[in-house]
Amino acid sequence: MVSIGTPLSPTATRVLLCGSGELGKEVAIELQRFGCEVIAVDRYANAPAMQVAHRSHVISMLDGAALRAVIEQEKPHYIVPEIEAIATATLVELEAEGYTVIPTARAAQLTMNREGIRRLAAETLGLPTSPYRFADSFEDYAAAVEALGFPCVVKPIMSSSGKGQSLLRCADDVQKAWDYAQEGGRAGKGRVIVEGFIDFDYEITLLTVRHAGGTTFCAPVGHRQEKGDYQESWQPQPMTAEAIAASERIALAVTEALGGRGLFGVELFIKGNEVWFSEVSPRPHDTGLVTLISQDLSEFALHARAILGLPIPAIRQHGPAASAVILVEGDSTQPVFGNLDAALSEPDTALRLFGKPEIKGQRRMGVALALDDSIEDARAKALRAASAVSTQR
Ligand SMILES: Nc1ncnc2c1ncn2[C@@H]1O[C@H](COP(=O)(O)OP(=O)(O)OP(=O)(O)O)[C@@H](O)[C@H]1O
Ligand SMILES: NCC(=O)N[C@@H]1O[C@H](COP(=O)([O-])[O-])[C@@H](O)[C@H]1O
Ligand SMILES: [Mg+2]
Repeated sequence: MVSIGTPLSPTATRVLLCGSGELGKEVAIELQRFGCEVIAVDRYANAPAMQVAHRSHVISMLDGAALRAVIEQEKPHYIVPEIEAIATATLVELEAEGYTVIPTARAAQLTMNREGIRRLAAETLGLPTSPYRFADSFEDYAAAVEALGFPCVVKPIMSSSGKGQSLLRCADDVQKAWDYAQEGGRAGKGRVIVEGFIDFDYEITLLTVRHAGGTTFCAPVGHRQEKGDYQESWQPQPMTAEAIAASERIALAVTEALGGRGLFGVELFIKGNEVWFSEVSPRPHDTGLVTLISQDLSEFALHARAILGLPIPAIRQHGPAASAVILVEGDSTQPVFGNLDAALSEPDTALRLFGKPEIKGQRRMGVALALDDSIEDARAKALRAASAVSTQR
């Protein structure tokens, strides 16, 4: 029997988000709708989820002592990682002391480091992945590139949204890809993964939710990435019955191995009926923002239900849907988004502006969403809405 108390009272169900970006903001809203007490944590003030939480803390989440201090002060019933830059060893300790980490502290730890999840998937579970090697020095890296051949992809073992990632096409790319990987890693210089390039037909995120009643898959989300960062996503991605069955088998194996309750974004590459595992987020996925318009229960609502132990008897998909990101380039602490009336002038469109307090360089500041009669039309409509938004920096 699941029960939820009164926020800001001794009976409150307290949920602490480690990371407060756009994905956490939607999770916070879903938890608020159930009357949970939401505490948002991130490395900077006024992060998106902080703006819709009961209270917030600004700390370096990579600092284990600082993270422990906040958690011991707040005593959350659920600790919900939202980003990959967290002192996950501290989460493992806190879990052993009786705290609940979503989905599990081990899942957060294994997926924070590309080596952990890649070795689990390829070596322990025997799932198909790109060929790969790890390297700590330029010499080992150059040898890895030599062994895997061109084209190949290099990534810092700790990074996300394509930061520090390069596609190497020829020997001329080797040095600059190394230099970029050394700059782009979240926890500074160090180890990289070199992956053989998979020449896929398309890639998907299979949103998979482990909840009190079992495991449920959403319709596959197709997406387009540029330099490792998502630009557009759509649902449902058309797939053969064989490819969808293979995708669900892989997603089931990975999410069972990680355990716990929550929503996972399983990233897969597909060519014909062949499927490769790429990586997995043990939390809502950026490409899954499309579910804000494409499903009755978005990936964020599903995460909230799974966390709280509530049932998910069905997920209703509303037909062809798409999302397109609003990326802004510049330097500002007070950007203004204009032309919004035009952006929302077509039927079956929606917009999220994340409210991020600063732009330095390029940053994802919002997303446009659309429904239409076909994937092509939905994508075109979402792109029209996103590009209609003007920004004054
Ligand atoms: N081995 C590969 N072969 C072909 N394409 C790849 C390979 N690795 C990565 N990519 C491309 O780069 C994209 C980003 O890679 P990946 O998901 O590993 O990066 P990331 O930094 O973890 O991104 P995010 O945090 O947004 O998931 C993939 O979605 C895919 O389009
Ligand atoms: N691919 C991972 C991803 O999309 N993560 C999302 O982006 C935020 C960081 O944004 P920022 O870099 O603009 O602060 C994270 O907090 C999370 O919501
Ligand atoms: Mg990815």
